[in-house]
Amino acid sequence: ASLAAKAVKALMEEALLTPKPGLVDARDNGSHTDMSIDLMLASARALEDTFREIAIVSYLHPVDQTLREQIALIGREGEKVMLSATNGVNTHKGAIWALGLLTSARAAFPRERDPHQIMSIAGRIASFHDRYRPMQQTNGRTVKKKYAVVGAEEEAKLGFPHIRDEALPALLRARACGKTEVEARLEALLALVACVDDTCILHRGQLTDLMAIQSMAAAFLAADGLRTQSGRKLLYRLSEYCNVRQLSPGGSADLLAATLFLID
Ligand SMILES: CC(C)(COP(=O)(O)OP(=O)(O)OC[C@H]1O[C@@H](n2cnc3c(N)ncnc32)[C@H](O[C@H]2O[C@H](COP(=O)(O)OP(=O)(O)OP(=O)(O)O)[C@@H](O)[C@H]2O)[C@@H]1O)[C@@H](O)C(=O)NCCC(=O)NCCS
Ligand SMILES: Nc1ncnc2[nH]cnc12
Repeated sequence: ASLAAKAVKALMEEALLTPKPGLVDARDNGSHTDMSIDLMLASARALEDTFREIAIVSYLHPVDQTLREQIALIGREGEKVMLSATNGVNTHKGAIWALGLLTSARAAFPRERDPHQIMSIAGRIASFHDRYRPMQQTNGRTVKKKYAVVGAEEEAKLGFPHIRDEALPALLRARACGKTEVEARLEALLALVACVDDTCILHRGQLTDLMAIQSMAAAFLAADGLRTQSGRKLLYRLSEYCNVRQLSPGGSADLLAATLFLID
C-alpha cells in the first residue's frame, strides 16, 4: 500500500482499538461529547490526500528547510481539511503533525525500514525552522507558558523519544509474550499515557490530573494489563477518572497511531 494509505490505516486502527481510556473507541465516545467513531474514521479518510501530497513532495528530497516548509504548508491545509470533514471538531491535529513528519521521512528515504532511523529523520525535518508558521495562540502554547513540558512539537524534534523508548518496546514485548494484538496495542498506548506530557490533559485539567492519569496507566502496566483482575480494575478507574472530568489522552492516541505506522 502507499504511504498515505498506511497513515490512514494507522489512524483507523488507533480509533478502532477498544477499549481505550477517555478516548473514542468502537464501544463509546470516552470523555468526548463532540466526537464519535464515525467522525474519527471520516477524519482519517479525509486526510489521505494530505499524506499523499506530503509523500510526493518528500520523495527523495534532501532533509532541509525547503522540505520542512513545503510539508508545513500541506499540513496546515490538512488541518483545514480535517476541520471541514468534522464540522470544526479537532480530531487529529497532533496526528497530522506526527504522521505527516514520519510520512515525509519515509518518502525521503524509501529504502529505510528501521523505525528508529525513520523517527530520527523525522526529528531532523521537524527541527528546521518554519518561517511561515502563524504566531497564533494554540492550546499547546498556552500550556507551555504555564509548565515546562515536552509537547507535540518537542516530541517530534527530539525524534519521538516516547515512541522509541516506551510505546514500541511495550508493543514488541507484549507480542513476544504471546499477548493478543489488542492487548499489545493497549499496553503500547498505556505506556505512552504513563509518561507523555499530554497538553490535551493539561489544557483542560490540572497538573495533578496529568500525574494521576500517568500513575494509573503505569499501575495498569505493572499489574500485567488486561490479564489480571487488578489491571482491569485500574483501567476501569482510569476511564472513569477521564470521563468524569472530561479529560482525554489525545496526544498519546496520536503517538500510538504513529507507532502503528512505523511498524507497518
Ligand atoms: C508544532 C505543532 C505540533 C503545533 O504545536 P502546538 O504546541 O501549538 O500544539 P497544539 O496546537 O496544541 O496541538 C498539538 C496536538 O498534538 C497532540 N499532543 C498533545 N500533547 C502531545 C505530546 N506531549 N506529544 C505528542 N502529541 C501531543 C494533541 O493532539 C490530540 O489532541 C487533539 C485535541 O487537542 P486540544 O487542542 O487540546 O483540544 P481541543 O478539543 O482542540 O480544545 P479544547 O476543547 O480542549 O479547548 C486532537 O486533535 C488530537 O490529535 C494536540 O492537540 C504543529 O501542529 C504545527 O505547527 N503544525 C503546522 C503544520 C506543520 O508544520 N506540519 C508539518 C508536518 S505535517
Ligand atoms: N481515539 C481518539 N479519541 C479522542 N481523541 C483522539 N485524538 C486522536 N485519537 C483520538
